[in-house]
Amino acid sequence: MKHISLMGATGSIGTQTLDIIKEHPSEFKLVAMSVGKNLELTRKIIRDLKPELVSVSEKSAANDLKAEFPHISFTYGEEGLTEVAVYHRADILVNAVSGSIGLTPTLNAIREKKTIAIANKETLVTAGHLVMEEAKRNQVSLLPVDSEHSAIFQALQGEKEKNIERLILTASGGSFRDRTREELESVTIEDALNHPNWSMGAKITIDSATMMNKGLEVIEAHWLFSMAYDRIDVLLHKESIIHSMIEFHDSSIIAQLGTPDMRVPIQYALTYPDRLKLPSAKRLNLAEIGKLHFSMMDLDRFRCLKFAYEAGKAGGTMPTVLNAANEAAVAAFLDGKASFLQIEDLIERALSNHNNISNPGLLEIQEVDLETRKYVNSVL
Ligand SMILES: NC(=O)C1=CN([C@@H]2O[C@H](COP(=O)(O)OP(=O)(O)OC[C@H]3O[C@@H](n4cnc5c(N)ncnc54)[C@H](OP(=O)(O)O)[C@@H]3O)[C@@H](O)[C@H]2O)C=CC1
Ligand SMILES: CC(=O)[C@@H](O)[C@H](O)COP(=O)(O)O
Ligand SMILES: [Mn+2]
Repeated sequence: MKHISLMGATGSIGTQTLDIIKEHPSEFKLVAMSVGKNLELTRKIIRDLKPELVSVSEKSAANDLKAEFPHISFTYGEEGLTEVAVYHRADILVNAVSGSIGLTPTLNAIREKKTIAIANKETLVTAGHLVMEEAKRNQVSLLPVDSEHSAIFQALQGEKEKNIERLILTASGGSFRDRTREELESVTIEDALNHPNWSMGAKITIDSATMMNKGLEVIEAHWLFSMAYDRIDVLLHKESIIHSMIEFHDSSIIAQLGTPDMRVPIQYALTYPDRLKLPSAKRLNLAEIGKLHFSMMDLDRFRCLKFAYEAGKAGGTMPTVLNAANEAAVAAFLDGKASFLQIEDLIERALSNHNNISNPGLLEIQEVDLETRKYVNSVL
């Protein structure tokens, strides 16, 4: 029986993690979870799975819930996230919160030697060097949940990292893959939220439409697999059936395939190095699909991907700025305060406004993150 603490339990990855826990009650037990503001779903999860510790965003919500569920411990705010991350009865932390708010709890969980199943890519983008150093120092495993990184991790089993020629991340192209840049001038929030293959949270769905999601994933792959940026390629593959590939020195390519279903990589991270059945997953029928499509990525069409390669290669605090500017710009778009194309303009301005700091510590990262958000909001 593995005991799980889950950050972001009410979100897309969070609820699918709960599905896996419910599907295998003799394998997994939810002991702690964090949520944000969705209290209705929180109440339902508490009734279904009876976690011992729950963190919510607001103090008043924690007090209300305590009155309803007196046998459960409640906490709140950013400290609450860390309390969930380091909960003493948990073996594995599933980090499925959205945004760089996941960084401090992740570092604390690593120090407490928790195995981390990481979906929260912003944490690795904003401070990948700190997370990887801390994981190495504490001999803690970071198990990828993001579908592309899980695919690479699965394809790597039994192989040696030294034999990798390059990583090939696949990209669906997102909601606007068939539109010209001119057509992007008038797109709406609803259009952008309509991802062709995946049902995900709002922020990552917008990232997928701007191609920033793939940019964040390139940086995530750099850290998870210690791979130089010029050996990480992105390939447009609109069906999202091949989740990513590794090309080895001898020219052989190993890919991982499956229907687009995040429960598969989530479950793999929870069962690694073993596997369990997942009867509710739709099996891949390639004969039914018939054809798969691939094309080169156009970095002028998808400027956010170019910014991410540049920020990743520059290192220091540039990826922190990239991530924070993107979080602020996407929030403004979802709030109706910025247009779709303004997202990339705001990120470009924040990057060129920043004086890079090399090898930043946690305090410098946090300061740059905050300053960048303020800068984007002041430009808006
Ligand atoms: N969805 C997917 O298929 C994939 C997601 N990912 C990554 O996984 C992470 C989660 O994505 P996804 O599940 O889609 O996101 P969602 O927006 O669906 O869920 C986010 C979760 O985090 C909580 N949350 C948000 N902000 C805060 C905050 N300030 N304090 C505390 N809790 C907060 C939300 O709580 P509440 O709703 O209660 O307010 C919710 O539980 C992201 O980093 C994303 O990039 C990676 C691959 C695939
Ligand atoms: C499911 C998942 O891992 C997402 O990150 C997905 O990759 C989004 O798809 P695209 O960014 O390729 O559109
Ligand atoms: Mn992904």
